[in-house]
Amino acid sequence: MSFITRRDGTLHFEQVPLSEIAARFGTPTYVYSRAALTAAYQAYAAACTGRRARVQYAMKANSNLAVLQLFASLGAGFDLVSGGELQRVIAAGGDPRKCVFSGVGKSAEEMRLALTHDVMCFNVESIPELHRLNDVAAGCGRRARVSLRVNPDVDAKTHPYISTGLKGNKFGVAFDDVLETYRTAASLPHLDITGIDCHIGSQITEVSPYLDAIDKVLEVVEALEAEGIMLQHIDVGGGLGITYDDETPPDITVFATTLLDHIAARGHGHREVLFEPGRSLVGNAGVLLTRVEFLKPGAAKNFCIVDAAMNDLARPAMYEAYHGITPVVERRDTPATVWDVVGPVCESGDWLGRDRMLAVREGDLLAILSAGAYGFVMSSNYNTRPRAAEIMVDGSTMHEVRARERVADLFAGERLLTL
Ligand SMILES: Cc1ncc(COP(=O)(O)O)c(C=O)c1O
Ligand SMILES: N[C@@H](CCCC[NH3+])C(=O)O
Repeated sequence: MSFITRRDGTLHFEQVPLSEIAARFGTPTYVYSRAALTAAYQAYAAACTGRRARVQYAMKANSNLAVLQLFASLGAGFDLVSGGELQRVIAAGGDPRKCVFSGVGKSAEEMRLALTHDVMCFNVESIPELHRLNDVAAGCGRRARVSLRVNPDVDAKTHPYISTGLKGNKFGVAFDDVLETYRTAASLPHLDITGIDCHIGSQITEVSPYLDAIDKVLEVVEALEAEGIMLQHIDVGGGLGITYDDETPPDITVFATTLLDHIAARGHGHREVLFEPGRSLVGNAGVLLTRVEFLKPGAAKNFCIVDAAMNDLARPAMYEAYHGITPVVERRDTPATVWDVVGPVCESGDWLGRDRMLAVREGDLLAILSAGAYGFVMSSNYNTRPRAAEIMVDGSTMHEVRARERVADLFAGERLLTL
């Protein structure tokens, strides 16, 4: 992570000391590096160069408008899962015609919005969804381009909560029903079949589950072709993992090249391949900056209570996820001790790191690492806590890409009764 360096004991993001960001914008604050975001995108782009392949950034991972604007300027399309996400793409200057619309529960209103903006494709996940989309397209006097999301029943070998390609998951059309579902799609007058899609899970650190899933998808493509249903694109989904702790996921370019080579070797190199990465584009490009409120040593546990909490970063509470935690300014005047780093929220599940060896004192700043993906976007206002600010560092410049919420914003839409 060359964009994060320690100079004279202080952690820097590109050229900016994190302590300066805290002094100017307060804490808790998410900080992203433009250079790191760009490098991750370019790593995918390098594999796609000279091939029929493109990147649809899965914007659920981090949908800040400036992040979307940056990826759009680099040429990305987007993978959306709501009408709200489409409106974000438009607000950020992205092109809806480069978007695929995923998700198991698209409303008629969301479909209408996406059709009006001519999204590239709907990734459809069930027969009732095909019928609804056909009806909505008819009502708008349009045709909808569709791809079916196949559930290939492949074990992605990741956390059960973020595995999506197994029989028991709600996602995709069951493998055994896929051909019949394509036949239904082909019979509906306002749909055009353009592709096939699969997404087997998230934080995947091996290539083999992808190759297994692709083999099953290509089996479907070939069977459809034999019936005269031709597909132009294969969407291999997202899910590539990052290093939070000691994971060793494949390098992005190697990963994407391996998948493209595999598809070409199976005789499908003429089809366009779509990648839908989220975490691997943004996860290691961001940190959550927080300040120590109190140290509370005890007989059973030592608690380091910080001003960020589970409402700011839900991943540890939700998945027992590990995030590295490091002091922003190194201390030599305090011995390192083992601490549980916890937030102020009234839940025992409100922890950010357990059993961390830290030399820390009240008032110190800590950086919670690898927080660029599924960080701010999953934050909430639980305990009436305003959501954090977001800062994009670009060289030696700090851009406030989202101002910290104010408490008054949180209840602005609420109304008192007339008693
Ligand atoms: C359909 C789809 N595509 C892409 C992604 C992005 O996944 P990741 O952030 O793991 O790359 C997700 C989220 O898991 C998803 O549901
Ligand atoms: N939110 C999850 C990943 C889910 C991906 C979306 N399907 C995480 O924080 O790791």
